Amino acid sequence: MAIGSRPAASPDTFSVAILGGGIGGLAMALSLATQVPSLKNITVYEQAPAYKEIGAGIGIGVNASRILKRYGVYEAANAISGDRNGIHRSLRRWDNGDEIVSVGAMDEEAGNGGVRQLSVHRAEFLQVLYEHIRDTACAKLETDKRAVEIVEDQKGGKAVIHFADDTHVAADLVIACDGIHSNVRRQFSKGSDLMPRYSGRVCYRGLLPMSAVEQDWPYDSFAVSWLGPSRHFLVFPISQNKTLNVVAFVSKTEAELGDLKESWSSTAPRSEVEAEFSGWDETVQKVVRAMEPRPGKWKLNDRELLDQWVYLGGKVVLGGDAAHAMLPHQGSGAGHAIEDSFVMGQAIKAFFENPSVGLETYMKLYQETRLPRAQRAQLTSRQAGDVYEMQGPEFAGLVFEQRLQVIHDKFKDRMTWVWGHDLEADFNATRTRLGL
Ligand SMILES: Cc1cc2nc3c(=O)[nH]c(=O)nc-3n(C[C@H](O)[C@H](O)[C@H](O)COP(=O)(O)OP(=O)(O)OC[C@H]3O[C@@H](n4cnc5c(N)ncnc54)[C@H](O)[C@@H]3O)c2cc1C
Repeated sequence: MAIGSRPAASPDTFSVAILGGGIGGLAMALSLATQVPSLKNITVYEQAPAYKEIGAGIGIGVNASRILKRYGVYEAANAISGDRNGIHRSLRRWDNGDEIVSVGAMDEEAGNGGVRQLSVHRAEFLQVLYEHIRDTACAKLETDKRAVEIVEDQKGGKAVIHFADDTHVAADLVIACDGIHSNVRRQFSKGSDLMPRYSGRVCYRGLLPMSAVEQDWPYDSFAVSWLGPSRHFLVFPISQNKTLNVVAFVSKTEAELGDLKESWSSTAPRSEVEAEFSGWDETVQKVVRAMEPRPGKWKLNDRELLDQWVYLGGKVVLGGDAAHAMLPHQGSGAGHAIEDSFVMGQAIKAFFENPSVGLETYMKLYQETRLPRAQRAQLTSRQAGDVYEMQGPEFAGLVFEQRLQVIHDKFKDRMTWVWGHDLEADFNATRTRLGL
C-alpha cells in the first residue's frame, strides 16, 4: 500500500449509522444485515426513548412483502396481518355502495414467491422488525439519540453525527431515515422546499373492534373505499381481522383548517365525522357510529420531489420519507421505504466487491435505481387522491356516471407497476448502465 493512501474498505471495520428507527430505518438495518452479513457495525439511532409506532393501520403491497421474506420477517408480519380476501380495494359509490371497480391485491401471482399484501397495525409491525433485529443481534439499537447535525471529520474519511445530548459518533456511512421532517434533508438539500407543505386534505382515523361492524357486512372483503366529491372513506382489516382500520379523507382549504396541527395526537369529536359523511352509504354511517368518541384528526402534508439523495461524497444518504415522503392515497410510502432498504443492501454489497471505485459511486447507483421510481410514486399518489375525489381536468364537464367510468378505467390496473416490479432486475440494469 502506498504511503498516505487509505486501506480498502472492509465490511469488518466499515461502520453504518442509520438515523431514525421507523419502518424505513429498521428495514434498512435488516437489509444490510441480510445482504451483507460480514458487516459488523450497524447501529440505528432513534430520537424517541423507545422504538414505537402510532396506533394506525398500514398496507404493505406484495413488492414489499417479497422483500420482507428475504429478510426473514415475512412470516411474522403475515401472522399479525388482516385478511383482505385477495382484494386491495373494492372502490364503491359514496351514496349507495355500488361497486365501481375492484382492485386485486396481486396476492399469490406468479413470481410473488407465495406472499400476499399485508394489512398490519403499525406498532405491531414495527415490533416484528424490532424483535428480529434484537433477537438476531444483527444491528445495535440505540434510543434517545436525536441527530442535530452531520459534519465531515477533519481528514474527510468519516461523517460525524452530533446528537442533541451533546455526544457524537463517527461513521463511514450515515443513512438518514428520519422521516418527512428530516433534519438531515434540511441540512443538506439546497432547495426552497425546507419543510413539508399542506396537501389540501385532512383525515380522520380510527381503529374499531371488528365485532362492532362485522355482522351483516355486505361485501366479500373488509378492504373497501367509498368515493365521493371532495371526500373518500376507506377501511381495511388489521390484527388478524380483530380490528378495522378506518381513514376518512376530506378536502379542505388552508383557511378551513383553523389551528389544526400536523400531529398524530390531534383529535376531533365524532360528530364532526358524522357531519362530514352525512348522507353517505349506510355501511359508512355504521362504521362512523362505531368510531371512538374522539377519532384522530390528521393534517396531511406532502413534500416536493427531491433530485439528490447523496451528500458529503457518498457518506450521507437519504432513505424512506426523508427522501420521498408521499401522500397515503396509494398506500405505498412504507413499501417504497422497504424498497430503498433492499436496493441500499444491494449497492453496499456491490461496493465491497469493488471498493476501489469508491462509496459515492455506489450510493449514486442506489439513488439512480430508486429515485425515478419513488418520484413516480410521489406524483401518482397525489393524482390518486384527486381521482378518488373526482377532482382534476379529466372530470371537467362530466356527469357523475361518466366520472365513475373514469375512475374505473384509471384504477383497474393502477398498482401493477408498483407491486409487480422486479427491483433486482432494475438494480442490475442500472448497474450495467453505469458500467459497474
Ligand atoms: C395517514 C397515512 C396513512 C398511510 N398509509 C400507508 C399505507 O397504507 N401503506 C404504506 O406503505 N405507507 C403508508 N403511509 C406512509 C408511511 O407511513 C410512511 O411512508 C412510512 O412510515 C415512512 O417510514 P420512515 O421510516 O421513512 O419514516 P417515519 O415512519 O416517519 O420514521 C422516522 C423515524 O425517525 C425518527 N427521527 C426523526 N428525526 C430524527 C432525528 N433527528 N434523529 C433520530 N431519529 C429521528 C422518528 O422518531 C421516527 O421514528 C401512510 C402515511 C400516512 C400519513
